[in-house]
Amino acid sequence: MNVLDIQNLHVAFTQRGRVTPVLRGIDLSIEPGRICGLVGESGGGKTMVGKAITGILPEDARVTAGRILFKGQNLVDLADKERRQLLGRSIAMILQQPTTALNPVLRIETQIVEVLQRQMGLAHQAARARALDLLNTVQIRAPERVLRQYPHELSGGMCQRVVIAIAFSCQPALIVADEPTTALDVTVQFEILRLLKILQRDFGTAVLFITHDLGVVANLCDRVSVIFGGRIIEEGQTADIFTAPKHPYTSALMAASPRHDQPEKGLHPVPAQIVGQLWREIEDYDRARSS
Ligand SMILES: Nc1ncnc2c1ncn2[C@@H]1O[C@H](COP(=O)(O)OP(=O)(O)OP(=O)(O)O)[C@@H](O)[C@H]1O
Repeated sequence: MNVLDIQNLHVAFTQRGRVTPVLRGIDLSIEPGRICGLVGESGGGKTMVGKAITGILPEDARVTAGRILFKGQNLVDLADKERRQLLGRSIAMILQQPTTALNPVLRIETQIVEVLQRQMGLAHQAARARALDLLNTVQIRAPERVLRQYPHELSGGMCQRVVIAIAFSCQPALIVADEPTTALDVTVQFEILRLLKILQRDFGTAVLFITHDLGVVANLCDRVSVIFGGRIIEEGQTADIFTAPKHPYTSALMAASPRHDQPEKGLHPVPAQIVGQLWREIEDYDRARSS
């Protein structure tokens, strides 16, 4: 069974009585232990997919149709209490800004130990020992010292390692990682991605990796879904999509991405005709749904 099966997911904002669709019939599946990339330009709806899965949509946004099946259980129908139990324990999230994921006024020790006590039912001593193990696992040197520190005393990369330690602490079946390295220096980005890959393989965790960076997708993901205007434009094995993209938007997105290995190739923005054609199709789709 797939860990995640998103079926025909629609999400819309309602603001001053006006309904604006942002996700339009998303289908997306992830098998156990696989990494699926969700890639696209800014505003395509990547973050909304992650927020819909983890139940943290903005107040004025809601799921208007479709299902989000986590191991067969529809998350859309879950009561808040059940959802909270599932989150953290079975589904974890890693966000772009590690500093916002951590509580600035609590020591790292308190933050990790609390999660382990609440989610895993560990006693304080056992939770502290496990926290040390976890910091070792995410390759933090001097973990005893880090446990005593506050987030502002750590670098961005160190904070993201702590967030990753917390995300993996309950051995979740699924991690939603939304641009987890975008806010970090390039060298740190590489180390964090390497770490994520090692941990997800060792823990057998499925990952939905949200990014605008096709280079990262090529290195990390088993499958990839390309999103535009809240619709999945193309989906497939990463190698197939990179060698033989079927949709002109996917080809254009690749041409628009910086190639670190071939800088001489230069950048070619996604042509306006392709974007215009996609928006016309989306308008037709919205009209057909509302009639
Ligand atoms: N709070 C909000 N109120 C109204 N519209 C919103 C809100 N947040 C996001 N949107 C709209 O939802 C759409 C999808 O946004 P989303 O953040 O999911 O895109 P994204 O692909 O993650 O882009 P980025 O890479 O810039 O984060 C966009 O059109 C955006 O303007």
